[in-house]
Amino acid sequence: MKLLNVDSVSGAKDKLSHYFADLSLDHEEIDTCASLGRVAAADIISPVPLPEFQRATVDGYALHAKDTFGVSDSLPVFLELIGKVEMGEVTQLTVSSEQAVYVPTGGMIPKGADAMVMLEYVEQMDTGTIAVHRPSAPGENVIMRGEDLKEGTCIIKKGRRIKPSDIGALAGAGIARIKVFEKIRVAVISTGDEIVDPFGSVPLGKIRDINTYALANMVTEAGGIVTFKGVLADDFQGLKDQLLSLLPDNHILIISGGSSVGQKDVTAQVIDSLGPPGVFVHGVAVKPGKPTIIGRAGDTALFGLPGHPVSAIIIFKIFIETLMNQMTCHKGRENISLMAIADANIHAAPGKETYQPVLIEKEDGHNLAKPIHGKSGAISLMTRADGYVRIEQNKEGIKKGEIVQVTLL
Ligand SMILES: Nc1nc2c(c(=O)[nH]1)N[C@H]1C(S)=C(S)[C@@H](COP(=O)(O)OP(=O)(O)OC[C@H]3O[C@@H](n4cnc5c(N)ncnc54)[C@H](O)[C@@H]3O)O[C@H]1N2
Ligand code: MOO
Repeated sequence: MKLLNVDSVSGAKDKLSHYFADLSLDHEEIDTCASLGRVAAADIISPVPLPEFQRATVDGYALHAKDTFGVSDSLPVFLELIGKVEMGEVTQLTVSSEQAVYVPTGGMIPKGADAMVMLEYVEQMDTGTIAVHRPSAPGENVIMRGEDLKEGTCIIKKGRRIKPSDIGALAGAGIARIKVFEKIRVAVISTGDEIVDPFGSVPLGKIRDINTYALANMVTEAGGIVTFKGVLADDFQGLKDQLLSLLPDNHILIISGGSSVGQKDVTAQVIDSLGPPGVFVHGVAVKPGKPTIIGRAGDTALFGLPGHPVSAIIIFKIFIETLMNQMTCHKGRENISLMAIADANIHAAPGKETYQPVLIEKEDGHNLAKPIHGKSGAISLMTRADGYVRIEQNKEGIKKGEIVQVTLL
């Protein structure tokens, strides 16, 4: 019977990787400057060493470290000052033993020198002589050519979502364009005779559309592009026609509502009517979100999410974001979690993997996870939540005081 034989979350995730293993994305080359949030489609190799020449990391004097061994305030070494390095200029100077050259922070280390001593530890005796009061070790206060990054080594790994600091590193290596995965194209549809445009006047009995707006923005946040947003009635043919027109141009179609087994719940039948393999998950042992549907038609993944907004949002996180990460070889590091102390008992739904929204509060330097209770139709649950706690299927629940892992939303 429908919805009685449900998959576990891990079983459904296994099916997800199996059924969508061959879904691939095209690559495109874009300007590095416009790559924030995109996912690298191949390892990016640095064509140059970083830094490209040996540089000082302090203001001071380049010298031979061994000339300073054993020196102190009472027993300084006197070195011949043979010149200075200008910022951004190549130096032709060569430092021999018992000589020194002034170098500003970031300046080029002249040939022969193997260390920098900070100017605080140096006394200028006259224009051609300095006294050094501190010993320095070879390599001290110097960054070697290629120490940051060797030429030909990987600067950004395939599957990494590009962050601002990555764009800085790519600029530092002179890489103007990079290969990224094309954006995942996603259509978001809400179904239900009662669902209406949220921003107009709403007759009693109708419901303002929440899911389209929440889910479309989750797609954007996960790095996808929303190609279509719309509300459809609970009508088999209308939904089928719409999905057929969206199939060719989308990687993922999300349909919220109508996922259960009521008389008007047509999502599963419509997905099955689009072509093989059709629906391969209908029902997951998860709370919230039990009536979840996952299917495939041609090269498009289809998700039927429960209409209750909290369920739709949690199921997006569990399955759709997982697929989007799988398609871009991305490890999903955005799912940052933190450890917290449960501030109250958290009940688990028997036989289901439970996702409990929580609020994080700091107390005496500890993170407290405060469960936010409410029905899965209550969107305000999510507007108060900082994250959620996952309770495994066979665990009875969480006791107040237990350490829990909170996935941040
Ligand atoms: N006999 C059973 N009935 C139900 C079961 C079950 O296992 N057996 N599961 C329940 C659970 S759990 C959920 S969750 C819901 C999911 O049902 P549907 O996916 O068919 O969703 P709808 O009935 O269309 O809507 C549920 C609820 O959410 C509101 N909704 C729908 N779309 C939106 C939207 N875009 N924005 C705001 N609100 C939306 C809708 O008006 C309903 O109130 O099934 C249970 N039933
Ligand atoms: O799965 Mo329903 O989402 O529990 O309300």
